[in-house]
Amino acid sequence: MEQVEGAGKRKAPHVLTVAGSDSGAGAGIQADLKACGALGVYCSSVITAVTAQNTLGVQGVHPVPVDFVEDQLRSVLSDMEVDVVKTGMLPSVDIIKALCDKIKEFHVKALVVDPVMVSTSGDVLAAPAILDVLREELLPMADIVTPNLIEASALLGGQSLETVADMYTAARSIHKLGPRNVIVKGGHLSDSSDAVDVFFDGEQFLELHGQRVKTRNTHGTGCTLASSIAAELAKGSSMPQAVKAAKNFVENALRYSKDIAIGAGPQGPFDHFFKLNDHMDNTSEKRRFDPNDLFLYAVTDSRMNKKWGRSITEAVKSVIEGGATMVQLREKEAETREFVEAARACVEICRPRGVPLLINDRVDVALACGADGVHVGQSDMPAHLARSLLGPAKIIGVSCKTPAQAAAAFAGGADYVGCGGVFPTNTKANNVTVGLDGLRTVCMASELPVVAIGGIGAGNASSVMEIATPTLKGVAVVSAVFDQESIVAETRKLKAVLTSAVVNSAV
Ligand SMILES: Cc1ncc(COP(=O)(O)OP(=O)(O)O)c(N)n1
Ligand SMILES: Cc1ncsc1CCOP(=O)(O)O
Ligand SMILES: [Mg+2]
Repeated sequence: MEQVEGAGKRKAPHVLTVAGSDSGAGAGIQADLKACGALGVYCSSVITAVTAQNTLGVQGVHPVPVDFVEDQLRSVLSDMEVDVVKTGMLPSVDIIKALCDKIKEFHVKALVVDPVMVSTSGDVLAAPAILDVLREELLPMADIVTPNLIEASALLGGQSLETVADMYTAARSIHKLGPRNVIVKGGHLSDSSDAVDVFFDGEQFLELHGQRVKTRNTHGTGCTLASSIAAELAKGSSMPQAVKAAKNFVENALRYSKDIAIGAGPQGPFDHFFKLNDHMDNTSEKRRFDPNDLFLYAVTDSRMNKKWGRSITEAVKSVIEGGATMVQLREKEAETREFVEAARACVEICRPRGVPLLINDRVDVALACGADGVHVGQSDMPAHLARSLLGPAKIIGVSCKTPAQAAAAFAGGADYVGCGGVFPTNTKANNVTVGLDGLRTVCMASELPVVAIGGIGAGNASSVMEIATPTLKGVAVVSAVFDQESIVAETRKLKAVLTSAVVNSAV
């Protein structure tokens, strides 16, 4: 934010949205307000029409009289130092003309035009009669126009657009109408897993690829993309930066909201405040970490998976089928991108099965894939920093060999301690063993629940559990479950040993 006159005053980046109200709040003005809010930008609103709509479609449209649209525009633009104007539903020629006049009268840094014509439900929101004035008056003033394939086709007189090559042609043709930049959105293109948009600045094309999120909750994506571009421009981004950030924001919001259930119709809204809500989950009634989940904690190893010819997802599925209560991805050799993709796939496996998934060492990967937390060692990121990056809801485990380390983990906001190597292991090089005595010492001193690790399997798990201090909650294992022909069978065997050890120490 820029400093403005007077000590301590800052100018807030400001987007004005000129669009229709969606009573269901998935699209239109409501989507724009939410997107800008989520991106840290102030958003004022001029309402051009009031619509009655929900997840089934549009039940009614009530345009606001042009004089009153003008009044709203004047009120905001004359007083509030708008940086960027973003337009959505503009239901009449007169409203478009009034808007053009006001933009000429009051200076703004940029104009983002989302040429809304038909809702995602297929309902008409602006008559074809607006096309001429849109093309001739508004688009030449625009810094960017953001049509989807249907809108691009309408702007080009009904030209059919079916391929990415067509999108290039359309972007070039629309650019000739006068906007400085064009992004043709390929959302309607096909069922491919890639969501491709084509950006053109008059000289260069940019293909923007994203992952198509499979969800019914896509109502308002067009409005959100355009208002997010406006928000990023208001914050000072360049156009390509703004477009990329906006696409990223929409994709993340869709991914976060894909299972939200609102309304009975075919198209639901999504949650623009996913970042905020991710943190709010932490403070909700739900318990975020159950120490009993440490009971049979399976830690993956890519070399073992390679040796046995399995993918990480197959290994994770099998270990959960065998009864693992928590999973950690410990992929020391994976490249970041490969790790994030594998971790996302594992989140999809673990979450519906109610098994927490943690990432070894990599706080960034945990954030990127939406894992339940991280496990860090004494030479990894300190717990307090991991906590400040991950927020209160995520699970953080810390490796500790001594009571002092366990006390520091507690002070740093960790949730559990991983203590070991208890026994010698081939899985981790140069790991000093603490033995059962060292484990007992840490367990006695620790304020946090403890999981034992290192050289543990069905043959010696009882001796570990027999320590029987209240803080010892289970064992973490790698080779005992993953360096095995049958992950399911070996996990079941270990679980049976652990269960009877607990039962025996209780009697
Ligand atoms: C449950 C659990 N405990 C300890 C470790 C070891 O973590 P760290 O000390 O960071 O060593 P690396 O696993 O990173 O080699 C663990 N991964 N899990
Ligand atoms: C990651 C780690 N940290 C301490 S020992 C160890 C390896 C445990 O592997 P295994 O269960 O195969 O002995
Ligand atoms: Mg580590």
